[in-house]
Amino acid sequence: MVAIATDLLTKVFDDGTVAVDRVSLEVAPGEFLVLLGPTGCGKSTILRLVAGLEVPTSGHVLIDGEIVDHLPSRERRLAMVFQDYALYPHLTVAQNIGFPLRVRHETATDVSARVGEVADQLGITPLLRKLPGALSGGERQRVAMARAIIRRPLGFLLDEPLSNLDAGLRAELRSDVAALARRLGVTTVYVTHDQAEAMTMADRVAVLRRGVLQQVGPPEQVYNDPSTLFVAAFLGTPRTSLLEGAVYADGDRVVVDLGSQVIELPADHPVRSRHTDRVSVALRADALTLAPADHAGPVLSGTVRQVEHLGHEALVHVDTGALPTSTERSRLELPGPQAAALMRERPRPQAARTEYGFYPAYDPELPGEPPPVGEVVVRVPAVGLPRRDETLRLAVDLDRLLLFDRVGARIRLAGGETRQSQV
Ligand SMILES: Nc1ncnc2c1ncn2[C@@H]1O[C@H](COP(=O)(O)OP(=O)(O)OP(=O)(O)O)[C@@H](O)[C@H]1O
Repeated sequence: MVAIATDLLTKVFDDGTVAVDRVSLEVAPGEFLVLLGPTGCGKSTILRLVAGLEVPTSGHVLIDGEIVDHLPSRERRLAMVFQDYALYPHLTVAQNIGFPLRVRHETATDVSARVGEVADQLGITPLLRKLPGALSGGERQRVAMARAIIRRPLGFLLDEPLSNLDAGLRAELRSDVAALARRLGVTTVYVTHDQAEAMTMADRVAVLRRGVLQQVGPPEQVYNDPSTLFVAAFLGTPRTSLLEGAVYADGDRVVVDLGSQVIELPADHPVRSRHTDRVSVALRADALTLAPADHAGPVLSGTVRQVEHLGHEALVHVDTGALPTSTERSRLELPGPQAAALMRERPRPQAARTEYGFYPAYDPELPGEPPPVGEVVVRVPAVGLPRRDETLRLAVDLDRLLLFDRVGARIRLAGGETRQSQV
């Protein structure tokens, strides 16, 4: 088992695209690390740099603490599996699996013994005489894994290996692939844009955006305690709701002012030190519940726009009258001075809709667009569902109310942090 690491790894392509921007990551021996992010964020490029298929513009790749920048791909002893599997169509499954050994001129007996061994490990012995064309997607995927492990690699680099499969099979193979990597004890870097895949498979998840590493941690930590607005927005099903707000602290009141309404916070809430700060509020469905009539804590109210039936429960989309925050406004991936300049450029609040006068109206940023809808989503049991246009009061779980500053960095509240980490 080896550790795989990158140190300030950067890749700028000839056309000027900064695909990977100073990424430093450490994957412990035997660890299953998932690189997660939207399309084009640089996941595959990082994998290719680690594999030695691309040359870094700057920074290093390390295997077991040794810089391997000078080593050609084949000497890094890392096995890569791509989403298209790249099986040779005219070779049988057995020949495909044994191929990496045959090119190293190992004897036919050795190759055959080892093919039998890995086919057994992956439960594909009955397929050995078939051609890839006669296999299902899941079977092809297993053959590709078998071919990857036959050389006893020190690490696995898997690039969306399940993306060509249907949803049911993906879910099944997810656990197979993770279990296989763990059984073999092979250090694995797994690339996906699918948050469910990342959450179920990973020991740790590394979230990337535009080539910049946003956060690394165990799945539940990254989900519950996101460092950036982008991470909060990217992880969450249904989609995390993002609203514009401003903090107002007045005597014994502390509120987050959303313009259309305020979220009342306890008077001693640590955010009171942020008086007048503009914030982005991230609310996942699990932060909200239907408020009982006698509910005394913080609430959001709004009008039902849509009810999505999911069988045992429903998702209710509620228009709060607030303004949505776009993750595009999270500028954290920009270097410091640029982010600061953007903050200065952003318009001051123009109009006050509440008595507090700090309503962040960004209308100048939205010329000609229809008014955006500040929607939140709440899960409700499938009985007695609310109707469209009905007004709902939603209880806000303060432990799950996530606040971000103007550049999208999490506002970590002294004293409030314990609340977050208990979630
Ligand atoms: N050879 C290349 N020349 C120029 N730009 C490239 C090249 N390869 C990738 N890019 C760009 O680098 C960025 C990162 O690409 P990369 O393939 O690593 O993203 P990704 O996160 O793996 O995306 P996906 O999930 O769609 O595979 C993208 O903007 C892409 O267009």
